[in-house]
Amino acid sequence: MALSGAKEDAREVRIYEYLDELSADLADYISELSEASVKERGVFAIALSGGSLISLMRKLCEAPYSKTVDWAKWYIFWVDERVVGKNHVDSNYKLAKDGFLSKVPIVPSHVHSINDTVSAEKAAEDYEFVIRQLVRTRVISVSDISDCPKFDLILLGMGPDGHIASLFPDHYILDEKAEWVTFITDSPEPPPERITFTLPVINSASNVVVVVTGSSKAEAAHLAIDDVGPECPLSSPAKMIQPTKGKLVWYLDKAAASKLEGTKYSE
Ligand SMILES: O=C1O[C@H](COP(=O)(O)O)[C@@H](O)[C@H](O)[C@H]1O
Repeated sequence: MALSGAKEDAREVRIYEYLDELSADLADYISELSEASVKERGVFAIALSGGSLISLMRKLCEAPYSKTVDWAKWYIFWVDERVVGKNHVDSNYKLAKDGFLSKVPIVPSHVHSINDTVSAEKAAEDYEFVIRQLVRTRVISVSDISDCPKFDLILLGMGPDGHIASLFPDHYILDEKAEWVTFITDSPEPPPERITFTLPVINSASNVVVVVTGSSKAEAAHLAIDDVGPECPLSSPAKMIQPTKGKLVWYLDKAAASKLEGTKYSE
């Protein structure tokens, strides 16, 4: 059984005892968002992260979603990517391809991976160019309060240090406001070279979902979700996810939610 609660600023936090249950509800929610977006705009522009998220999306590849989702209308992007070859074990593209994209009928030309043959700086520049073209043709919508792209859904994971995408605590790119896609060459976690959406782009999305599991992330989830004030020891990138107009939903398992204030899990 899941426990669901709306925090004071309309974020929603959904907590699950079992990963299978989390995965099933996540698939259901993504398919609902896809249906709504296809109905409204004719397309669904979704940006994926890497890490544990992909295996938690597994139920989307199964019935009924394998048949009911309008896969032909999906356009796939990456919120962040490691600057390695597409067949490299660290590639977020490879992870998504093996665990998700190869199992559903998404149109290959709708899959927008990064240019893996150039430097991190150039890959970020190229990726932003691709996104700008697709904003122009309205495959990706545009925010009505900034010039940022407005993805229909951005899916994030969170590391035990509170990092999301490749935005790490106390890193100067957290302050990046001008670029849509930026790069780092000094990631605290390997591989060092990565490209990432910036916070303004993440916060312009229509929907943001953060999926977090495991007790190693409980403290970071508490710092990101609860009102901790000056207790917060580091800048928490996850706490900076504050969609301007969009909806934010956290999907947590019981272990990741174990340090949340005022959230008592009940059967
Ligand atoms: O390095 C990364 O880490 C985060 C979190 O990964 P997880 O395995 O702890 O869920 C991931 O969301 C991001 O895309 C990835 O590049």
